[in-house]
Amino acid sequence: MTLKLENVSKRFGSTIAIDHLSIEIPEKEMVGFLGGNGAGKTTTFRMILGLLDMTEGAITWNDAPIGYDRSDLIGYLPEERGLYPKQKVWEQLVYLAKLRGMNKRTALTELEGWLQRFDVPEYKNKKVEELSKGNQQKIQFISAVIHKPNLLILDEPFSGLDPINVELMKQAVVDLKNEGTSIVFSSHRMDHVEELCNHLCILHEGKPVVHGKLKDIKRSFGKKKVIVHADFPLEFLKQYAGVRQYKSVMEGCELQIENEAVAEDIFTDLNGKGFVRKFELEEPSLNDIFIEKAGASYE
Ligand SMILES: Nc1ncnc2c1ncn2[C@@H]1O[C@H](COP(=O)(O)OP(=O)(O)OP(=O)(O)O)[C@@H](O)[C@H]1O
Repeated sequence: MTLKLENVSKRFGSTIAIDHLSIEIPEKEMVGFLGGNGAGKTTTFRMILGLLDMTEGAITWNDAPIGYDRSDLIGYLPEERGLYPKQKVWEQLVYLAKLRGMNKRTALTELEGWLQRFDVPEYKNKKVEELSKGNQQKIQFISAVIHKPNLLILDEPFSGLDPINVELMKQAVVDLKNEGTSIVFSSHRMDHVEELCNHLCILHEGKPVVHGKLKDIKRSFGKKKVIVHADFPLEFLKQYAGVRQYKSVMEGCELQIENEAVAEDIFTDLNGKGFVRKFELEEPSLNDIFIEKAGASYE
């Protein structure tokens, strides 16, 4: 069960919102979908959902076209949440579940299971407007997953939640993935993406600038951050060939280097200058990769 986007492009007049995007999301995989403001994430989601026609390319689920008529297959948690404030939680969720082909009894059983899981069984008979924003979000999440979709699109699923509820919802997402759901996960929180996703796609101005397994992406990016703690001045490293950036820290410095070979040279040159308490070549963080590939930071 695979979602495939092949050479998908979307133009709005003269604006190219998506430029030849190809990604594949197999079952039991969660793909982190990243990009700065206006990179094209929502446009991509709307095309997968069939709410927006693509200009060219193909989007398929198990090699068959996917779209609006397959809403039973897809769950979507949009960034702009939208529940009816005056309606009771159960009325609203049963209504939405029915639109996706469920009957009332199964929908109620599923709903009760989810409310138990989120530790809020008493919300079933409350109106949405009576719930806090974070708790409304739990209800919206349930509305995206109640029909057990094969493909789940989550746009900033944890925003507005307190740390305990973030953990609760993270676990729910991981369980859905392990049960076989393919998940597209968009977030500005790099730590969440790094923790949950083993695949990654970074969009920049509509183009996929990074795409693949997180492990492979990190390996090919190389280690470009060096931390040195020493009992002697390290300022000479500011002018060192291959050092892109020098940052002074309490016990020494942090360096951005061009490639791993520069770290080897520095290590050799530090020898004999005094006591080096720490020398570390760090794995790149997702934020480092994002800055290099998309030219900006989320943090
Ligand atoms: N209906 C539309 N008409 C014209 N241009 C549009 C339309 N929808 C999106 N765009 C343009 O397409 C580009 C991608 O927008 P999109 O909303 O997909 O970005 P995004 O990655 O979701 O951004 P954000 O993180 O800010 O939500 C932007 O340049 C945007 O202005």
